[in-house]
Amino acid sequence: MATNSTHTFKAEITQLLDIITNSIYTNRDIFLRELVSNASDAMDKVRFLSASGTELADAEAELRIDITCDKDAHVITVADTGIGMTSEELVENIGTIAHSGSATFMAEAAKNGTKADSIIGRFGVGFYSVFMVAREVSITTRSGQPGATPVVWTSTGTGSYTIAEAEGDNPRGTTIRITLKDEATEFADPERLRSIIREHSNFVSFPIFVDGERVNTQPALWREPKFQITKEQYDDFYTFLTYDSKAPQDTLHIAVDAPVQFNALLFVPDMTSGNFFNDPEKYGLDLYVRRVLIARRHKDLIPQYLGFMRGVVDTEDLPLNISRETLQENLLIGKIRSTVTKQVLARLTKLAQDDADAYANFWRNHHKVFKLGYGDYANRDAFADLLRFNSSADADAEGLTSLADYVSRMKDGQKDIYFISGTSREAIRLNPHGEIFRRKGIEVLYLYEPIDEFILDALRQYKDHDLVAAEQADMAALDAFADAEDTAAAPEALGADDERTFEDMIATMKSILGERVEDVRISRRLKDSPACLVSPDGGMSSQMQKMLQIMSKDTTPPVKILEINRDHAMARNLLRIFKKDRDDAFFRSATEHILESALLQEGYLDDPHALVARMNELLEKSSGWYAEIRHV
Ligand SMILES: Nc1ncnc2c1ncn2[C@@H]1O[C@H](COP(=O)(O)OP(=O)(O)OP(=O)(O)O)[C@@H](O)[C@H]1O
Repeated sequence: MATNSTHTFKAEITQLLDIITNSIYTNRDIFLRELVSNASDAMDKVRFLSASGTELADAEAELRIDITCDKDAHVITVADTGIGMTSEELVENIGTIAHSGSATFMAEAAKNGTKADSIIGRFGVGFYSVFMVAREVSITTRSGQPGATPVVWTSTGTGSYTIAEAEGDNPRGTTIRITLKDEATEFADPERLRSIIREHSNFVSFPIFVDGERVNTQPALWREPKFQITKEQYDDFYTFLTYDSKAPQDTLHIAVDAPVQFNALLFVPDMTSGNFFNDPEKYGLDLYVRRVLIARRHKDLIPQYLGFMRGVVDTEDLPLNISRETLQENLLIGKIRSTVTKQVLARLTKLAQDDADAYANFWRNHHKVFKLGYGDYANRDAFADLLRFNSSADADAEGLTSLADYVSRMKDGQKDIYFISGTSREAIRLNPHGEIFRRKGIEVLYLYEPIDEFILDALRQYKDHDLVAAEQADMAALDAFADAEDTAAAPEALGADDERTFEDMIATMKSILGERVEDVRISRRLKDSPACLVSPDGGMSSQMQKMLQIMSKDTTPPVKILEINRDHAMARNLLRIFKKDRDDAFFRSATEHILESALLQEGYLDDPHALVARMNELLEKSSGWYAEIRHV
């Protein structure tokens, strides 16, 4: 690459710089955290490459960060002995915006407009955050590749930057020289810089010096004996790791010797602060081998459903020179992952037993991710015990019930655990399939999220109890329970003749509806509703069927069994009409209407025109009858 060249920033960087330079900040300190973390990453790369035998320039150089400040000139420098950059890498790394934080940051900033300054602290926008305080920045850097030419990058953060060959014999590494803006000269103060480092960068694993004085003192906390560590140290380390200003909800520090040796320090973030940013796709734990960072957010160390956990794993059992690509196939990683999984589940189980409120808080924070665990067959029992649902036994939609709670409240002789899906508690209460359970006083779990049915379908059983959709419950088994509700209002039973005619009426309804129904039959489950649809025996629940239909983009209504409530006033009136004239037009029209209403209720009615036309016609007639009765 030609030296002494001027380049313009890519459009998205100009946009990012605009946001950074034009916001008013409450927390400019974090620019130093970003520079120190880049320096530390650059030295991690050196440690990693030299461990794997790569030849590097200045192989003997001590890995350290040196910060100096010149109070009078308003200049700060941050120097590291890391991997450095070639001029191509400078353009590539500092000129483009490939890294994680900034893209998300910009999306959030665009959403939140002027509140950019409050999210800047949460994300960190890498190197560019230096322009919160800098009037001008120069990066003098020499790559670790033997024989690389040292280069200088300079910019005022407005539109362009220049790259030139550096003068003098620069050692490997990078020095960033910041000329402070007038309103940021307060940072040219060694005490201020020390206190920022203690707050944000105390756990960096390389020594940091400010004007020659060592500042960070924390060891690799996860390697220390538990009893020596205070809660404050744990919380500080968590903040260092996540940038979350709120303490974690739980901390798990483990030391394992078999089947694989590792230490892990793991945290459950408390997301209620709103400060915690979690990208569900970017989960994982940081992997160290003998205190050397091998990979950040390594996904193979933890299953996705525990992906809300943050933390580090450090093992002695892997070779330091393991390549990042072959990590995936490594058996030891698999063993660490299964041990970590078991330990986290055991910890959550203990939390649920010891402190229901704290567990409820965990559940509200992380249930969306946690529910993905239904495919973890090896830990199915622990997973099932940690699930929570809302239930008919809860006072409101906020209540949480475990499967064990449900079982403890089962009626004598009740074998199955029942559930109903719906978008809300109100919607579920209007579902006709719930009526018999209310009447019998049998508890039903309320499933509000589509994934819930997949979970229960995958589990099939809890202890010895089948998990059964309410609509597929065995009616004979339910009938065996006495009614809990007052049934005094039940209408008179039909006489033998009427019973027979009712059977005929049902058969006629079946012939009117033809192939749109599998069958029409008298319901044993309904009390308040006139009719409902039921899946034929062995079929899947209607919610599951609907989800599969959505996935396959199929909109044909399913062919189901239509159940009629023989005790409902509407059925009794239809019987009167049917007795008088089996071909009555109103009866035929009502039959159509009953099916369409039931389909509508289940969310299957694609074309409501016929239903609306029929309703209008009926209203026209009934308003006439009503007016006559009222003598108006
Ligand atoms: N001191 C340094 N030594 C060597 N390379 C550096 C240094 N500082 C920055 N870089 C390079 O520039 C890239 C961009 O840095 P920047 O801080 O903008 O983002 P990042 O560190 O990759 O991402 P994030 O801030 O999300 O961790 C780094 O990935 C690294 O390759």
